[in-house]
Amino acid sequence: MATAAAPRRFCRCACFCSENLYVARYGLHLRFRDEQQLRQDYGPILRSRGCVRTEDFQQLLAELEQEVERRRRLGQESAARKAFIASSYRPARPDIYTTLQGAALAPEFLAAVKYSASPGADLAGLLQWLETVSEEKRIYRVPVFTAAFCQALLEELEHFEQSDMPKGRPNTMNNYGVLLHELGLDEPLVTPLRERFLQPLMGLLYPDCGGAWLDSHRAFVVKYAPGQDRELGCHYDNAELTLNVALGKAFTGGALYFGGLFQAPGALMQPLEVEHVVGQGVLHRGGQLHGARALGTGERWNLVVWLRASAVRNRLCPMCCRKPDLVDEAEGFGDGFTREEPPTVDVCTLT
Ligand SMILES: O=C(O)CCC(=O)C(=O)O
Ligand SMILES: [Fe+2]
Repeated sequence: MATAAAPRRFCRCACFCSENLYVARYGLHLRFRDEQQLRQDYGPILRSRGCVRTEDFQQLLAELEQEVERRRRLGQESAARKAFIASSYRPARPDIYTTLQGAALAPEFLAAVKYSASPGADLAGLLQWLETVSEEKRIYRVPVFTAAFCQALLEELEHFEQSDMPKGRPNTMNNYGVLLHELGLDEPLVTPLRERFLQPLMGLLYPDCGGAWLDSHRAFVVKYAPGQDRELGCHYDNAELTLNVALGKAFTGGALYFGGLFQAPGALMQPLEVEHVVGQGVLHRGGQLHGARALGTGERWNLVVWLRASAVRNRLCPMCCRKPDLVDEAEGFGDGFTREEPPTVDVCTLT
């Protein structure tokens, strides 16, 4: 009798609970172990950014301790939210939850994917089908979804937002938005998008970043609106590659800006501004420093898919830049690490 293969186990790196803790009011990502280490590593820069009084420091300390605790519980709490939503939430647009079909995708995107999967396809040929935003930074743009699909997805996301369902934050920098796996959209939407459509494209665009070896993702929608989040601080993603699609609504401002790779000296000199175009996706390397300018008017909703290749990240965690210290995740994709021996991929180099 045939037995079903056990689902793959994914892991996080232990650094998730001690590194890259974002403190918006000081515009800093901090490493945190204890009070003494915090004072030692960041005392002067914190003072220069306004953390001057004893109360300021004590407040920061309490916030960091709370954030570490939140991160420790995150996997379990997210799984609980997902289960609750699956049993209690009634979608406004059930059509979004059926397996992704080509009809939801922009013809330009389908053509680029079709070319990428054809025999003899190469990078030069693929670039005929995409807009090159920056050759040097390897940033590209392509329409991804049809206008009708963007509209339907927005309707669903807004309906969820207005519901009384429990909601997780996309990350420490975005306080509004939705985690797609909690909503049950990984299986019908994001996994097929990654496996059937993005992988052939990314394999040609970024072979050195694991583009052909993508095996997990983290997908979320970020929302910017007056009185809510308006801008996004400079960061790099916990991903080998990122797709960022502007879903709508109507807005001004909010452009992306890109510096160099985060390991490079002077990485934020002369950033490149990239305007969002509704319906279109921007493709970039996760390690490329970037952020989003302040929203002017309107509301901006963007789908961000962090694409991960365990073959690359198992060797070096992009967040702590060390060999990952693996912690098993009970379910889901964790942070995309696995305990398997990775195949050989020539990994990203500084360019
Ligand atoms: O559009 C946004 O605000 C998110 C941008 C971002 O961080 C990304 O593309 O990775
Ligand atoms: Fe990002």
